Amino acid sequence: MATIGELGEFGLIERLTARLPRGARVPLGPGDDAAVIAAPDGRVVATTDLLVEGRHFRRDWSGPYDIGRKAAAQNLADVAAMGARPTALLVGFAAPPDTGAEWADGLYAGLADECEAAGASVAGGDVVAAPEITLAITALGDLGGGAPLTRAGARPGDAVAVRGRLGFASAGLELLTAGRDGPAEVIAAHRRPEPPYEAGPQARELGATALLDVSDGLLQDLAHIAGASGVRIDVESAAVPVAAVLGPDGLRHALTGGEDHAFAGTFPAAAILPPSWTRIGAVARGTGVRVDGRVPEGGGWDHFRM
Ligand SMILES: Nc1ncnc2c1ncn2[C@@H]1O[C@H](COP(=O)(O)OP(=O)(O)O)[C@@H](O)[C@H]1O
Ligand SMILES: Cc1ncc(C[n+]2csc(CCOP(=O)(O)OP(=O)(O)O)c2C)c(N)n1
Ligand SMILES: [Mg+2]
Ligand SMILES: [Mg+2]
Ligand SMILES: [Mg+2]
Repeated sequence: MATIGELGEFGLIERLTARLPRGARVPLGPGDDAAVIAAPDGRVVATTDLLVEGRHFRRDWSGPYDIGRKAAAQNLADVAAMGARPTALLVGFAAPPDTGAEWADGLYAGLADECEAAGASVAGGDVVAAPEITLAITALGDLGGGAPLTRAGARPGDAVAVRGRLGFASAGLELLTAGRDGPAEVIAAHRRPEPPYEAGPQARELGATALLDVSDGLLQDLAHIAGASGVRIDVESAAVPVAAVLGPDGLRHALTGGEDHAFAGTFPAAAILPPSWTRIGAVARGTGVRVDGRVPEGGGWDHFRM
């Protein structure tokens, strides 16, 4: 079995890109100095997230396919969180030369499948040798002529609602960290988030005033909406969906765990939300986030404070 070092830079690129499906939104994909992405809206949503081995994933916890799915999902969810539809990914891939070519194949199969789930494709990237695996991914998206859903539009009186899983990836990470066995569903959620991408454009149609994806923890991420909008967000803990499979610490996982890439937004109080959205609180005058009237103790991911 070949390593990527044996394939060489251009052999690796050829191998990885030959297997990528051709994207409908990408008239010119990998192979030239740059890709060309269709932008019918005239504006492009652009976002980038880095994933570093040991920080975002471990190769002894996750296989290459799931790491690819997760890396794509983390970026595609940010596009959806603007109320947009993802169109393309650009993938910076750094890896040690002794990485198996099949590992890289698995990674790219995961990237391609997650893109497909979101309506996007891999349009290009870069490969370099490095001591650890790092993925630097840029995702692009299309607003379809609508206004971007920012973090800054929440108004006092709005309802706060979420769509997607909360606390699953966090509960899974805790089990893996402790070396304990637990529900397969929860461990799988750490390895492979399943963001409901449709929630982005849907939230815009429902009249959302602000939206984001929950990457670092629900309360910490809601605080970004509160800060950007100049409002206070009041969360009612009893209304937060806590799956029984999360165990006795389910509420903590749901409030402070990240990486499920659920969507949290604010909507006019009178908005009629479909059952996929759960109301968990309301927007008020003031600052910060409160849970059941109290300032929460913290929790949530900070890369430089772990
Ligand atoms: N190194 C950087 N240079 C410029 N902008 C950055 C940098 N890091 C983060 N940002 C910007 O700060 C904002 C918040 O980043 P982040 O918390 O990572 O958002 P998210 O959780 O949605 O990925 C984003 O708009 C991002 O583009
Ligand atoms: C090995 C490992 N340790 C810890 C974590 C937990 N973790 C890493 S990054 C992160 C937060 C989300 O990632 P970030 O880079 O902050 O993405 P962004 O908020 O920019 O979307 C969490 C909860 C993990 N996924 N894997
Ligand atoms: Mg980010
Ligand atoms: Mg985000
Ligand atoms: Mg973060």
